Amino acid sequence: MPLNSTNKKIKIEYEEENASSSNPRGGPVIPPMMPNVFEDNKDDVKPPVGNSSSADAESERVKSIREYKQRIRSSYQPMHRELFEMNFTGFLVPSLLEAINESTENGVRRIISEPTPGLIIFDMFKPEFCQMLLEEFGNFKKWAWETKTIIMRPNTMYRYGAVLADLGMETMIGKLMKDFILPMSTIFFPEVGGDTIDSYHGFIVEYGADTAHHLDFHVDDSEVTLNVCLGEKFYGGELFLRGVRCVKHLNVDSELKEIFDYSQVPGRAVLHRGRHRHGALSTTSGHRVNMLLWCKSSIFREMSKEEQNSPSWCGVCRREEN
Ligand SMILES: O=C(O)CCC(=O)C(=O)O
Ligand SMILES: [Fe+2]
Repeated sequence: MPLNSTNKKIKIEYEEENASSSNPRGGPVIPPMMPNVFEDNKDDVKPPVGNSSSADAESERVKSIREYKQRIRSSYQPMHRELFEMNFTGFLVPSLLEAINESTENGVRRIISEPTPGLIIFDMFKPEFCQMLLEEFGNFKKWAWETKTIIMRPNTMYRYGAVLADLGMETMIGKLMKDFILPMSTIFFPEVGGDTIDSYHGFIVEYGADTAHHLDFHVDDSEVTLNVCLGEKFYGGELFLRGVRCVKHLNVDSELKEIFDYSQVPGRAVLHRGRHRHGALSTTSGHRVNMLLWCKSSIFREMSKEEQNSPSWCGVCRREEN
């Protein structure tokens, strides 16, 4: 448990401006020896703003994103076409479907647990869905390898993963967000714009011996984050949480009651504020793959520009008020 991680300067994780062979029976879904198909680390490669070469680099980048998407659209053959349409009863566990259909706050509260304030946990995906998405990701990596395509990273901190919209899953994920995540974030996180979520960035991340082991301490570029473990078999990989902070207090140490480590379970989702500081401990063996949705509210962002000084949701501001 890296308590000392709270002493490190925290990173703010940004969406990459990407805008953008599996074996179903036995054996790992993601081939452990898959050659590297992910982008190189490109931290600090951005030229200074205002420099003429920065405009050139930007237009090169936009061009390569366009080509990347075009190449996927024209040549990627999905393995599970049924993943591209949201089939609620086929994908989601009955308890979640019932709670959302009931349309009451009590119904939703019955299926969640909140082991530490602001961490909402509930069962979400059926094992069949997790398996299909893992296989689709494996298939996508295989295609990238065969076509010599470099998979674009999902965010600035992490390169082992893929953006779900790039695979063609934006409609399915959009429906999931609107019908399931929005009702929940409306109940649990209205004070950070959880009730006005209007866009999302969805992606897959992968950890294991041949990829990354852990994810550094950070906050997300989101108002509310949904994080669902898809599998497979692994040890470690706990999500560590260290309190919610506004910009001013981002690096203020955690109190004991803000420290919580959550052991990830396939099919189970966690929902938390984007400003809830967190990271992932080392996946010490096996492979772990998670699906993330960074949910955003343009209204909340607009209003935050004239932000009141002490938002109620920041652990330090709340302490200072009392
Ligand atoms: O690996 C995890 O479970 C955490 C991922 C995460 O925090 C993120 O991608 O923002
Ligand atoms: Fe995160």
